Order: sequence, then structure tokens, then C-alpha cells
Amino acid sequence: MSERPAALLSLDNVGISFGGLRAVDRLSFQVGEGEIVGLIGPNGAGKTTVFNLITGVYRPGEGEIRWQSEAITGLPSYRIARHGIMRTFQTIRLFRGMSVLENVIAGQHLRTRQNWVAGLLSTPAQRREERALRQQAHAVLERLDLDGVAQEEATSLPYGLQRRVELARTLAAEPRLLILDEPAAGLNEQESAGLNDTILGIRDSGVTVLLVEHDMNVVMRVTDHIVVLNFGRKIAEGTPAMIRNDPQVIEAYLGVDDDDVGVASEENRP
Ligand SMILES: Nc1ncnc2c1ncn2[C@@H]1O[C@H](COP(=O)(O)OP(=O)(O)OP(=O)(O)O)[C@@H](O)[C@H]1O
Repeated sequence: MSERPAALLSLDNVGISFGGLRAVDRLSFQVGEGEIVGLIGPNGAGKTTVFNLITGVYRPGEGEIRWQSEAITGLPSYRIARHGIMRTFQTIRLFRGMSVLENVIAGQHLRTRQNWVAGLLSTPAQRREERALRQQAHAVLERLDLDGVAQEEATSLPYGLQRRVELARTLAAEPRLLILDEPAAGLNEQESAGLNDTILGIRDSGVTVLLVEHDMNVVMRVTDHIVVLNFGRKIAEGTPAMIRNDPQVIEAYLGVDDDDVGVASEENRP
């Protein structure tokens, strides 16, 4: 088995309960630098809760979360975002009345240094920074094949494109770890195939990816490593080839859709 790269993010025996419900239990896994790691599991398995633990929405009851060698357990979300850990959401959260380009520029403000005094005075330094930001926003739009709709009102675009704009907005903040929450949800077959290339392209540009996704065509094709949760516990982890043949994983998915786990037969792979 090939070696995995050094960990960018590590969870070590992380747990959280809501009342009597053990939503995540003694969970340990790592996301290696430059990897695409998939987090999968049946509905209610705890995937969203894991996202919320990593991004500081919830504080773990037990365990430690590390960014490289630094403990980030329980830090507030804005401090976790400063490390470059950023996420997309299942629901569309674009700004109404703003163009695609303006939405992407809004995403950049997560990481700009400009303060509001400079903004009011419109100093030469500020104008220079704004020009650079616009150029970078255009570059992100081009990368995601959205340059043709840069001036369109974002919320008037078809659903699949709106999701891509959301992704562009998050990328504009230059994440080091991009957490994707069901990016294929609601996409048609063609859009979902395009998404595979987009995710691979994002990784090739140097961004590490953690992906929660129900669409096994996406998960099995793009990930290097998969972590499977069921009832808050890790029941398996490994390469896509290992996961699709794991009896515990197949059993956990029985009753959901048997074929879902089996989709990634060799002939389906790119
Ligand atoms: N804030 C909360 N308060 C109480 N229970 C919660 C809370 N958040 C999640 N849960 C419970 O924790 C369990 C795990 O939920 P979670 O949303 O993380 O699962 P999931 O794997 O993301 O599911 P899905 O695939 O349906 O999105 C569920 O039983 C859920 O009801």
C-alpha cells in the first residue's frame, strides 16, 4: 500500500454527545497534505457533526483536533478559518442583487488586510489591492469555467452554476483545506461528472480536500482515501478499492441503496 502524505489535519479520539445521543464517538483519522479524503456514511452517521467539530461550530467533548502539529481543538470558527480551513455548504448562500464577480470578491475579504479607514479614504494602496483582488477573482472564475457569467446576477443562474459560484467564492479565500459538503447534491449527471474534474483540479492547484458526499460516483472516482462512519463511529477506512469491498461498509449501506457502494467497479473508473 502506498504511503500517505504527512497529516495536515488530524482528529484523535474525538467525541461529542447531544443529550443522550453519541453523535461522534472516539473518532480518529487524518487528512494528508494534498489528498482528497472522502467522509461517507448513511444518513445520521455524524458527517455534518464532524465538519462542525473541525470548523469550530461545536467543541468536542473529548479528543484533540490538530492542524499540522498545532492543537486547534475548541478554537472559535474565525481562528480556525485563519489557518485556511474553509467549507462550503449544502444550501446555496449567495448574495442577492450581486453579480457572480462581486460574490467572489466578497469571499476574498475573509483574507484581505484592508481596514475600513483605508476603505473610506480610498488610498492608492487600497486601489492597488482592489485591482489585484479583481484579477485574482477573475482567475478563480476562469478556473471554474465561470468567466462567461461573471457579470450575471448570481442568484438568477441555474442551480448547478450557482453551486459552482459558491465554490468559486470559497476558493477565492485561498483555503489550504477545503471542506466540501455534498457538492454533488442536486446536480444532474453531466454536472456531477464535471464536478469530478473540478475537485481534481482544485487539488492539483495545491488545495487539500475533505469531501462529504452521497454520490458514490464522485466519491469513488476522486478520493485517495475514504473514512466511513456509522452511528458516529469509524467502521472502515482505506483506499476506494478497499472500501468498496469492505463487508462492514456494504452492510452499513444495505437498505440505503445496495448499488451505491458497488458503483465503482473497475470499468466505471476513469
Ligand atoms: N445540534 C444537534 N443537537 C442534537 N442532535 C444533533 C445535533 N446535530 C446533530 N445531531 C444528531 O447527531 C446525529 C448525527 O447527525 P449528522 O447531521 O452529523 O449526520 P450526517 O451523517 O451528517 O447525516 P446526513 O447524511 O443526513 O446529513 C444525528 O442523530 C443527529 O440527529
